[in-house]
Amino acid sequence: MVINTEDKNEVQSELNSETKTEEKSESSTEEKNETKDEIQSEIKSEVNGNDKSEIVGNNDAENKEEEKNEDNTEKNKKKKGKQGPCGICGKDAHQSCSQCSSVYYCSRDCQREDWKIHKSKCRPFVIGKHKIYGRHAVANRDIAAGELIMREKSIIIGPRHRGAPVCLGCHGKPTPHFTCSKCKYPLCSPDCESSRYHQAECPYLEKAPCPPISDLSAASPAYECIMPLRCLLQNEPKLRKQIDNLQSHVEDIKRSPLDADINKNIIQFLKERVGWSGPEAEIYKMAGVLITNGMEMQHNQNTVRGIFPSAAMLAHDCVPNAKYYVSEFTHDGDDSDPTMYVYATVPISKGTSINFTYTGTLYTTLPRRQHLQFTKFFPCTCRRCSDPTELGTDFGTLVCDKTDCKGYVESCHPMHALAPWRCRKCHQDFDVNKVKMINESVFQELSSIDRTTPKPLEDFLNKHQDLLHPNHRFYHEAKYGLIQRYGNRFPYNEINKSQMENKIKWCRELLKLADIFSPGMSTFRGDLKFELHAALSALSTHVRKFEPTVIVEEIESEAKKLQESAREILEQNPDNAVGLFAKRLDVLHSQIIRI
Ligand SMILES: C[S@@+](CC[C@H](N)C(=O)[O-])C[C@H]1O[C@@H](n2cnc3c(N)ncnc32)[C@H](O)[C@@H]1O
Repeated sequence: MVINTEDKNEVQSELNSETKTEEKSESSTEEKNETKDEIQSEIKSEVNGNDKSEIVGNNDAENKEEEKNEDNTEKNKKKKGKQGPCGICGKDAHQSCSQCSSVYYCSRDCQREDWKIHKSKCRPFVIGKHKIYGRHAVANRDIAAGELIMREKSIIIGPRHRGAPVCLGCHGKPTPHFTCSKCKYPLCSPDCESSRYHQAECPYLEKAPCPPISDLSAASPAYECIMPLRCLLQNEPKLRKQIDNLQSHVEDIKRSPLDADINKNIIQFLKERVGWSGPEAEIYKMAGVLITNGMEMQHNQNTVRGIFPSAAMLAHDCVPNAKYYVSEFTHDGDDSDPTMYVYATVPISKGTSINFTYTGTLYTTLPRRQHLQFTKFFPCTCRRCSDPTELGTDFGTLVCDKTDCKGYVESCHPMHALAPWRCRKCHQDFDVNKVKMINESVFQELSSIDRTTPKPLEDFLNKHQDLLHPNHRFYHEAKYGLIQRYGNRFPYNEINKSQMENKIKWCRELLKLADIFSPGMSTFRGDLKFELHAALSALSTHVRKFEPTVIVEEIESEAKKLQESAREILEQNPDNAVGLFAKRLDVLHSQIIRI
């Protein structure tokens, strides 16, 4: 699950998570999650046993939670449901833990006695085995939209596979002035030489010291071996078992274009230069575990990669029902390992697979499936991927080039990468390579647009009508680029009324799209709601000043509601809860008072 959280300004880059992602009309948060999966009968209660992960809501208000569980257990008693042996004394018991339903108690006393042990295993999901996804997290009770599903610390972090240099001590930005006195890898300060992250690997890296790196912002192959080496050196038995237990896709990697790079910069480097004497298969396994399960995140103002073994059990879906945040800052004061929070974005009913997206929510089907196949080695078969219209959005639909036709062109079989595309009106077929060429050329054009002024992106919206459906991804991408820039790089006191109105219109359009691709309490919806509220606030201020007879109360009331709704979503990110949301509001107000 390498989910790119790097560039919040590019639509493709998150809208997963989040950057990990949402927009449906207000009512959509209540939307029922329809993607109930068929689950094979074998449901194992636990795969990872990650000590570091905690059940939702149990840590801070432990006693409160205990009381709540007890109350619910009392309710369960009345229901007379299933029964089983009491988890403490073995007597027949009719009450189960209200959070996870996986353990029975005959009395409050027994539940209380078990809580200290059970709390670390108590979660609203179990690990099941799916005939397509393999192991995956399955809700073991109904989960409400917005509920925290899990919180866990990474068990390993370090540089990205093909990233720029990071300090091997704290993972911040290294400086040209400090390198480790032994292995010569860049650090940010001499203190980092003895950091707990770097200590074990340094004697190995010393055998093949890092060559001087002139450009600390460019990707360097010298970093590709670091994370596999850190995994190999993990000798704390529980953590090592968790790593070994993860899927690695080694055979797929060996057949993939990634193999040449892995062979050279990881396998051969560790064996021949660093002198790693363990079996080659073990190195491959670690490289594969990292590719299959590694998650990218911001840490110490850098992008790094880490493994969260419980979150690694979440399957992918192109319309996810959960999101995650990795807090960049330490909130619980214990250590500097990043913490991941996984939240339900929509109601998830018992028995449903809990999933997030491993790719860009705003990629179209061809690149989305290609990306998943290339990086995670599976062909996605979700309902969005199997629908040529992408759930009625026409997000990847093109326009027929036959004279006077102007019909819309979609794939005949979206799950076959080589299938032809066909015009709905004249039924002419298009070779998929032609489709790819059109996409590639418009993509290149859009990517290279100068974004330092609004005009080039605004102009793009009036181009290519003869090629792209009006709801095509590229138009949404350009609109999202402008949404993010109006009120930021181009402050509200410097844009005109019609630009504010356009931002409002595009926010509403994107919210409709997000209702479909990223519904509920996704970060994408939270961001769009914030931007819509900001543009409405700017517009009402503008109107009050220049057209004082016009009534703006309705606009202001909508803006207020949107702000609260955005806050509810975005403050789930612990980094926002410590004040980033408030800072965003401050920036907005500082612009509005200058209108
Ligand atoms: C991070 S792992 C998830 C856990 C994994 N299923 C296991 O058994 O360890 C990612 C891998 O799960 C599988 N997977 C996840 N979501 C999938 C999906 N929607 N369709 C098919 N395979 C999926 C793929 O093999 C993918 O490379």
